[in-house]
Amino acid sequence: MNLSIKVEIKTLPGSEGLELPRRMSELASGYDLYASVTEPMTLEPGSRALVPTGIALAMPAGLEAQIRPRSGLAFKHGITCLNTPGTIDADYRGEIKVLLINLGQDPFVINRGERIAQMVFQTVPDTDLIQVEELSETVRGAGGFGHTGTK
Ligand SMILES: O=c1ccn([C@H]2C[C@H](O)[C@@H](COP(=O)(O)OP(=O)(O)OP(=O)(O)O)O2)c(=O)[nH]1
Ligand SMILES: [Mg+2]
Repeated sequence: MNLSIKVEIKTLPGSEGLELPRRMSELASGYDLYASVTEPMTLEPGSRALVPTGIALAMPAGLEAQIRPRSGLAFKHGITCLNTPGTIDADYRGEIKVLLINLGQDPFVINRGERIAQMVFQTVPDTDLIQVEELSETVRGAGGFGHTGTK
């Protein structure tokens, strides 16, 4: 598969000297996002913060970007995205920000230029909600929430 979609990116004031988001290996799904903080930011255990990335995007209709945690930060420090996956709408032109939360036991310092999360592009189909009186039947029906058991 060789599908390439152009996404416009703009760097914002305050992001001088930071790298553009990039994929760290040839086939990586996510573009790592860099913290565009001016001063180191300390996240105390249990606290959350909106971290600027210094970038804004314009992607074509039918695309969204998801902001996802980095597993290394989650595993080593308990740092994750509170609203994971964060949704970046195709019509959003503001700065992309990352809502981090510290679920670890120690304060975590976010330094300028640190890779704090990753951004994955996804297609979003064009859909219409059609209101009906009855839904089509399925074997599952309304069963859910563990309905099929654990084994
Ligand atoms: O992790 C995130 C999530 C969202 N956004 C930006 C882009 C997105 O398009 C916009 C709105 O996000 P969302 O729809 O999740 O938030 P909301 O609470 O529904 O706000 P709104 O009423 O503005 O849609 O905020 C981010 O920068 N980072
Ligand atoms: Mg919304």
